[in-house]
Amino acid sequence: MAPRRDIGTDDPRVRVRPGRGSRPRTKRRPDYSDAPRGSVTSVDRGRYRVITDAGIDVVAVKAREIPSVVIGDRVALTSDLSGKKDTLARIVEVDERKTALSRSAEDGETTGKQRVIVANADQLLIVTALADPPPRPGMIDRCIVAAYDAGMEPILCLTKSDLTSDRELRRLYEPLDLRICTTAIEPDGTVRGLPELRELLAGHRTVLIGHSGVGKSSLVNELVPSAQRRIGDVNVVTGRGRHTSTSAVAFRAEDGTWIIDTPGVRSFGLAHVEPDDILRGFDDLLEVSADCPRGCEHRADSLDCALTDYARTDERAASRVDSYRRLLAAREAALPDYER
Ligand SMILES: Nc1nc2c(ncn2[C@@H]2O[C@H](COP(=O)(O)OP(=O)(O)OP(=O)(O)O)[C@@H](O)[C@H]2O)c(=O)[nH]1
Ligand SMILES: [Zn+2]
Repeated sequence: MAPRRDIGTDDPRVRVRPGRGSRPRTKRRPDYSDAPRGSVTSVDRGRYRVITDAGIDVVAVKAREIPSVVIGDRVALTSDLSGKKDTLARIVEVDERKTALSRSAEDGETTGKQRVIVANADQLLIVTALADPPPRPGMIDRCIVAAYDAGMEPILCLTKSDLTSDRELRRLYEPLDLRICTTAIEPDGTVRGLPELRELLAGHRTVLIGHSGVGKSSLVNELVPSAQRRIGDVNVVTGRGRHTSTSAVAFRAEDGTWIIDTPGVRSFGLAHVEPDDILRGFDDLLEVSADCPRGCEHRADSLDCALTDYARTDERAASRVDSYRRLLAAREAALPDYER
């Protein structure tokens, strides 16, 4: 793997949250370092589902002093860990997050603020249909940036290749340091490309992101048969996908593989991302930008920006620079990313 893929704690992309150690401790604060631990799989109105490391599915509430718990968080538990009906465990500590995928705050929340939606996932599977609905390269690019910003590895999953060829999109994204898989549901219901996709996800914690209708639920159901996501429902009143909530849910498949679905997530918080941070999503441009003047903001009107010359070399280069600059603009506007 390229050195860029190293997302250990030395990597600047990993935003290490202040750990418990940096907080003032009261003398009476118990030590939970030996308490049983688990991973949060869903969050619903103050109730958290947690799979303990012993493999028991428990429902938990969180202790008042804990500020926030999201899907994927590693937590320490006390109280009842039997997992029996009507029993409650108690989340008493949250481990430092290795990665944090966040979205922009929406109406009713503080504008411009970030909300972490998934913790500790290491991959972002960007699910895009090749047709019906047509792909949106701008959205794919924003997802790539969000992944790098979160400290996650992006993977592009191109669905519905039975409808049209994946050649064009592969041509656009293959030069990037990005893995791509293509899938199609065959007339007999089997999914072409599934073994390759499984291989990419095996042993990882992967967040799936994609517009309504791209075939995300169909994939989740294949990957985790017990998930039983409903397929193809569109809300007739709003004309939008059936998903109205923004709550994600994690499914655990074999051997430590986690699939985290994010229904209704429409935007990533990119407002805090700097021009050079965004370049991480664009290997080719990162290299070219070495020739830029110091502090270059890489805009179309930036003096002597090397990207401008590069864009003139060929069509693909032009579209890469274009995508990158579109991202710069998208980051500045406060509109939800997915609406563009
Ligand atoms: N032709 C074709 N259709 C597909 C493929 N995958 C999914 N579909 C169809 O596309 C529609 C949407 O699929 P879903 O799996 O519900 O898509 P989704 O992304 O989960 O959409 P929401 O459920 O609205 O979030 C359904 O009618 C599927 O049968 C594919 O590979 N080829
Ligand atoms: Zn520049």
